[in-house]
Amino acid sequence: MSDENLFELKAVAKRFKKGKETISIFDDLNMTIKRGDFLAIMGPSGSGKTTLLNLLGGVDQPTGGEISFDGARIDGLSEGELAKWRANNIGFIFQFYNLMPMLNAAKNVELPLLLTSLSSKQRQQRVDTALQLVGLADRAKHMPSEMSGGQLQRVAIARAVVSDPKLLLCDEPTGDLDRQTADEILEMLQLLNREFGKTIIMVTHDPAAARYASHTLHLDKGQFVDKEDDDVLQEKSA
Ligand SMILES: Nc1ncnc2c1ncn2[C@@H]1O[C@H](COP(=O)(O)OP(=O)(O)OP(=O)(O)O)[C@@H](O)[C@H]1O
Repeated sequence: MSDENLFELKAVAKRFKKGKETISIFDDLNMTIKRGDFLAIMGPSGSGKTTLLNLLGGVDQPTGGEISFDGARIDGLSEGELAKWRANNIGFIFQFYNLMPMLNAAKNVELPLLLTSLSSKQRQQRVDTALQLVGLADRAKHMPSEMSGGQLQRVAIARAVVSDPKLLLCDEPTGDLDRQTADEILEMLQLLNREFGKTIIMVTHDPAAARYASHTLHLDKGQFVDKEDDDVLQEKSA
């Protein structure tokens, strides 16, 4: 595997069993994702975008094929190994923020650090830095119910970067926001990509959001398809 590739997917298959029926989402998916990339993934509803993000994030396992991250296979890791791998390498950002409603902003951001061996003081420093980065240092004690959608997403971004992961996986990160707030969030993601070297993979329905990425891949029925004007890096399956 080339050093510049963060992810390599070879002949990945994903099938779900529903009663006697087997639903095949991916049959033979091949792709590479370069280190430092900001990749948007678009495609119609049901095309497999979230399923792909779950496979990349080690939330779900492929039925067949290989997924390598940073040169090491992650398919076939046990649940415990995968949880550890996720905690060390991935920050997740969701459409509806997924914050804990009974914890203030700082406590939400601290959550991923509770799985580490950092001391309380070290955790506090990391949380302060992450909240500063997203411009919410003055809202540390605010509860989620006291914040706007844009602020909630910024807290979620602080939580995603607080453990300094290589990769950010974003599922419709601006789907719940107005255009101006969406643009602010996308500019923040771009900054994390360009200035902090985070590799970002973002699923979106919004072509305006995809324009913030370095390039876009289009999924359709479990396959990458060519669209004009795209800087396409996929290795299409036969
Ligand atoms: N756990 C599951 N069991 C059975 N089928 C599933 C499961 N998860 C996803 N699917 C099916 O896989 C297909 C792809 O789903 P996925 O959520 O990845 O699509 P998507 O492109 O993200 O769609 P959307 O844009 O609507 O979120 C859908 O047909 C869905 O019903």
